[in-house]
Amino acid sequence: MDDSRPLDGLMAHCKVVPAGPSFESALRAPGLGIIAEIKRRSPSRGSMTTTDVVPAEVAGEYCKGGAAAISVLTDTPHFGGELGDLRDVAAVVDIPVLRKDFLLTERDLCDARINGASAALIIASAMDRPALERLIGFSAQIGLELLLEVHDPAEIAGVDLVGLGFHGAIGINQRDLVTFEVDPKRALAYRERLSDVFPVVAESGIQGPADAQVLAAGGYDAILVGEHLMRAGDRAGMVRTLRGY
Ligand SMILES: O=P(O)(O)OC[C@@H](O)[C@@H](O)c1c[nH]c2ccccc12
Repeated sequence: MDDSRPLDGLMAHCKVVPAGPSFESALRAPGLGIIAEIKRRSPSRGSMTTTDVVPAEVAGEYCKGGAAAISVLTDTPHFGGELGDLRDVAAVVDIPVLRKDFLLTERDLCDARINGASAALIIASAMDRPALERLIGFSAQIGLELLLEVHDPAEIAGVDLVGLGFHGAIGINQRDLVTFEVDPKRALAYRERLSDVFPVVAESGIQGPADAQVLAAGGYDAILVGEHLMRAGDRAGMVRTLRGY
């Protein structure tokens, strides 16, 4: 999309929007943090529900269950979400909200911040190293934290996160973004090669308390769960179950 909105105007807008609660701090709290995701459908798994999803309602259920943070898919073509979903959720919850999308530019990050996100997803393999470092530095400037997603820790080897002013968490995605295949052992296999400076998050394919237990014991601070929670009859209860594994 051609986006010619002046960046300085967007940055000025960011400055007047109060920052949300810290994503990084929420994930540092004792116990396994649950990042509960709101997603209508996905390219690999189709529709998650038979009824319409009202993001603010689902967010309320996740909060009731004690989620540490809420992830909102705002991508329309693949996931059926929109920026308005992020706004709706941020307006009704007092825990950090993550904007989940294929974000590539400074303007995308400003949109996340302006629409109520505490943090935004950045996928390391989606950009070259200079772009990645630039976006990390930029996020720090606008007071937006990041979930920095890798498929393999080598993708961020040598990136000076602290020096760039990074705040947020490192995520390992167990789902291959090209084949959509989930490798349920991936997070555990790579844990020791991930940072101990920032919270670490295991993402994708988590299907219940047994998975949560293994990931917590394997050194993860948090898990990001979409489909399993969206499909649960009692979403608050399922968040609670995952926390208590
Ligand atoms: O529904 P699952 O299997 O619990 O997975 C959630 C989450 O990991 C997935 O939505 C995701 C991980 N990384 C992404 C990048 C873009 C879009 C979506 C994603």
